[in-house]
Amino acid sequence: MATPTPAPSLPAMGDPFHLSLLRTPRGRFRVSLPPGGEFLLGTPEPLSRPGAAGQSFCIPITEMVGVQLGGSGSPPTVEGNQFTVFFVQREKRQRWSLGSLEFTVAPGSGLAPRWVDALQRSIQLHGVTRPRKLLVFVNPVGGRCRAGEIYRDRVAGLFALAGIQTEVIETQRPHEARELILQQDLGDLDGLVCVGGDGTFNELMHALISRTQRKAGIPEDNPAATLLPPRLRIGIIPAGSTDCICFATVGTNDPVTSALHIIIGDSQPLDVCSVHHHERLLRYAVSLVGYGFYGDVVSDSERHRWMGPMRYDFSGFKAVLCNRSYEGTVEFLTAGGTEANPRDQTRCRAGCLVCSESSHQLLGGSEEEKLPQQESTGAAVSEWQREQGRFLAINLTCMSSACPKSPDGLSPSAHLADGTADLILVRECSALGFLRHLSRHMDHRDQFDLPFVSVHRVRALRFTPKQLEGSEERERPGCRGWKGLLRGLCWGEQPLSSWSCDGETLPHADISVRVHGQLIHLFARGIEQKMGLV
Ligand SMILES: Nc1ncnc2c1ncn2[C@@H]1O[C@H](COP(=O)(O)OP(=O)(O)OP(=O)(O)O)[C@@H](O)[C@H]1O
Repeated sequence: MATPTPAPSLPAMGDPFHLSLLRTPRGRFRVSLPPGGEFLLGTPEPLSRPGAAGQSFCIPITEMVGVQLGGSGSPPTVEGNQFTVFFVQREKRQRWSLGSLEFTVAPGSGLAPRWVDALQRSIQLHGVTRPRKLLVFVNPVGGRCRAGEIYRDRVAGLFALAGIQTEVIETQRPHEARELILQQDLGDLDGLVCVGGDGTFNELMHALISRTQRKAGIPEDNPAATLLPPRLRIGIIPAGSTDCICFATVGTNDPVTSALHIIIGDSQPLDVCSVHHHERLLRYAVSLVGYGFYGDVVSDSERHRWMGPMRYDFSGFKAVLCNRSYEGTVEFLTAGGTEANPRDQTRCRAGCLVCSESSHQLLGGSEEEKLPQQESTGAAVSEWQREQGRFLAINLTCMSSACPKSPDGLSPSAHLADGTADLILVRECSALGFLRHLSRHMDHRDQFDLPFVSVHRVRALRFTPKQLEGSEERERPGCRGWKGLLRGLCWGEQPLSSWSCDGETLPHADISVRVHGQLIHLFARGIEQKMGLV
């Protein structure tokens, strides 16, 4: 039997070394690492700074990025009587930056290396979820084609400072990351990092989930299969066009903030949708699975990649003018068993109670097993419902799908990890009506409070376009006048839209979707509530 590695021990209480008088650029401080080693505390030395009380500092060890001998420069100035602590510093609007504090010890005291050693041991002790080795995929063509530069200039140095070992792969073509993840030995890794947009993240996530199922012998093509969560977490360094998944899980699209969440080992569970066409898995998705408007926008925007992120505005504008709707049948399994609903005005934030309560339920078995229990407790029961007709948009999202243009997102009260998704049905309406719905995504008004919009919290979805129901009925004849002209300019008549799935277009219109609660984990913690002073 292997002997367990002893946990790094902390110095005994009363060790004078953990209470030192140290000089910093802000003055002299009584600096201590109290027993337990969870915080580095500093109180101004009263004799040296009269009236300086209140400028104390407290750095949680869990938010310490690293500690090094010498000054804060890179490479550090090797001063035997100096050491520097690097930590997470909160800025405005969910942004984090790298803070640093230089300490100078009394010359000849030998205290600097001892402080460095003690702090590093504390980081090790309290940072068990921190990654030590990461595989980083950089997509050089995502967004404004700046992923390589972003990683090199803003992230690589932070990982090095935190002592994280990295292997960096710049992808040369689509699906390269997928192939590597499926084939390579990932045994010694703690996580994957995606430097790119939602499409790159989706590719990594899909490959990681597939790899886990293949190894466990779970048939992914079976829509009813219970999937196994991968061991590795995924970090997202935003470098795409919209970066909605990063924004909705961190609250900002900033490479440094994301890198710091990775370094301190944050962990955020995420629900994942599996999308099947009959008995074949097409894709996994965490953000938008959309048919109609968003499906058309994404597939059209692919033809205009040269425009960069502007392509979405261009294709969106066209799609609004065309005002196309598509006929079909939507069937959905309502969430049941939960008080929360898409219009309850709550927001999923770090430490969300709805998500943590759901994690107990999610551990409790399959939907079928849970139904009788829900009935006995009087909670709403999951049931299949059906809506038929012409839809301008069918949107399913496992998260708010917020992005900088729509900070509340497609479904502002959606939860990241409650085992459900929000289904938004926009029925055929005028272009003006649809514009009203769209504009409400940007001005905090209720986008669901319109007669042609409905929203449901669901666990599964099926969609069958009218054309694939074997009906003889044809697409309505083209409209005359300016409407018909616009339609001609846009795409001509097309009976089917396509589904877009985390920004990638799917090849089939009749699909089934199932939500898998907390199937993956990100290096994130959800959006933090505004922090008050303690
Ligand atoms: N070297 C490459 N050449 C071409 N395509 C690539 C390459 N590397 C990766 N890809 C593909 O590029 C696609 C799009 O990338 P990504 O989604 O990251 O950027 P984006 O579309 O600009 O951002 P977003 O999805 O946030 O709007 C991904 O599906 C990925 O498979």
